[in-house]
Amino acid sequence: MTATRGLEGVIAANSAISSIVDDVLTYRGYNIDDLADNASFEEVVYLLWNDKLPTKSELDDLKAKLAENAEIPQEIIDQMKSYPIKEIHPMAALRTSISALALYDSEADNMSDEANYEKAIKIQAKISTIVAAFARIRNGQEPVKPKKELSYAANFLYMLSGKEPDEISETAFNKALVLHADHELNASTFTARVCVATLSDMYSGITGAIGALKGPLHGGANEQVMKMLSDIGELENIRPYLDKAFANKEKIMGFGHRVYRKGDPRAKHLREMSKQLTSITGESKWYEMSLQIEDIIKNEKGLVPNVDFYSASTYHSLGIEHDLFTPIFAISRTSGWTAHILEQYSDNRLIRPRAEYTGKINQTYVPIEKRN
Ligand SMILES: CC(=O)SCCNC(=O)CCNC(=O)[C@H](O)C(C)(C)COP(=O)(O)OP(=O)(O)OC[C@H]1O[C@@H](n2cnc3c(N)ncnc32)[C@H](O)[C@@H]1OP(=O)(O)O
Ligand SMILES: O=C([O-])CC(=O)C(=O)O
Repeated sequence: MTATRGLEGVIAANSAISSIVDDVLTYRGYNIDDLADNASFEEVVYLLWNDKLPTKSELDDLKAKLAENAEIPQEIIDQMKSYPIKEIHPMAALRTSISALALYDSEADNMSDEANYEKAIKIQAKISTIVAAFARIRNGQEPVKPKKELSYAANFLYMLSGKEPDEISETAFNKALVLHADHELNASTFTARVCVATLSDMYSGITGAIGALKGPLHGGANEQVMKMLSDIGELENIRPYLDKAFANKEKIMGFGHRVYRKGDPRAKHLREMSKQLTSITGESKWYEMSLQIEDIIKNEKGLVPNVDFYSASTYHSLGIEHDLFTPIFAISRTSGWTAHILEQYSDNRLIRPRAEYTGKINQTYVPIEKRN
């Protein structure tokens, strides 16, 4: 047996949820371009969970259930207030709060199909409320209760700022949620599947997935992209900044991908949104800088942007604090994580690969007083 570093190219599961073939991404057979241009996030959630687009009444029913379940227990809010709020990253807070949510769900360990589907609804409904509540509490504001009549996208922006978003912001945010919803066997989804394949509960799987998404090689890259843009500051600083990064062999956040070669099909939608939104806010420089960076990295390193690159300037233009970018990714990806968890449960086998042992052999125990 030989190990493949990072499991590159290894097929580790059968899945009928999303596919990446020749740089084309589909959810349940629907091209991401089609969904990004036409679908609401709620429709995509339904699609991922049910393997079909909803009828009008099925969609209304899902929207009603998401709205009914959007409030979070007061205990979760009180607990957040007790976190060392100024020092912690919102992804750490989210990881803890999602785990804590299980304590207030009497069905957390009910493993029936119905109970697990209901849990997917509950977690999807509550995760955006948790992220928004944390963001407000750390800024000394009271959480805003969800509004039932708003779309999922509009409701999150409303809970964050206390103001209902304009149509352009709602449409852009909805599209961002659609684009991030699922992505085959990425690191966080794999984490979720490994966790629940022990027949552990859905909250454990999502908690683990949030931990995996947090890292800068995965979902954490979007926040790092905005840090890079802010550090560069102006167009004329791009060249010296990148020269230094190249000389130090630093990774440029938001570029490269394990699976895509020619390009990430989600990036063009986010590029377009970044262009539109930065021009509305009068801060086109973030888009112009991103374009120039893309050009240089492509020509000199042969790398193209992934989903995280243009989502940074897109979210910035929506007035979202930079360390909330990855929690927003988690909000969207919860739809994919839960779909994969349901799929894993439906045909479960423990995931337990082997390691090739590379350590010492034939060691003899030495009593402690004789060791040096
Ligand atoms: C939602 C998502 O998770 S999308 C990915 C988000 N992550 C990032 O944007 C972080 C930056 N990108 C990366 O670190 C990588 O491209 C990853 C993690 C996405 C993919 O990693 P892997 O498939 O393991 O590729 P690996 O890191 O081995 O890179 C292959 C080569 O390309 C180089 N490379 C890859 N990405 C980058 C980058 N962003 N900047 C500079 N060089 C890079 C590596 O240094 C390596 O070069 P070498 O062969 O000379 O050592
Ligand atoms: O698939 C991956 O490795 C990372 C990614 O783009 C995602 O999770 O959206």
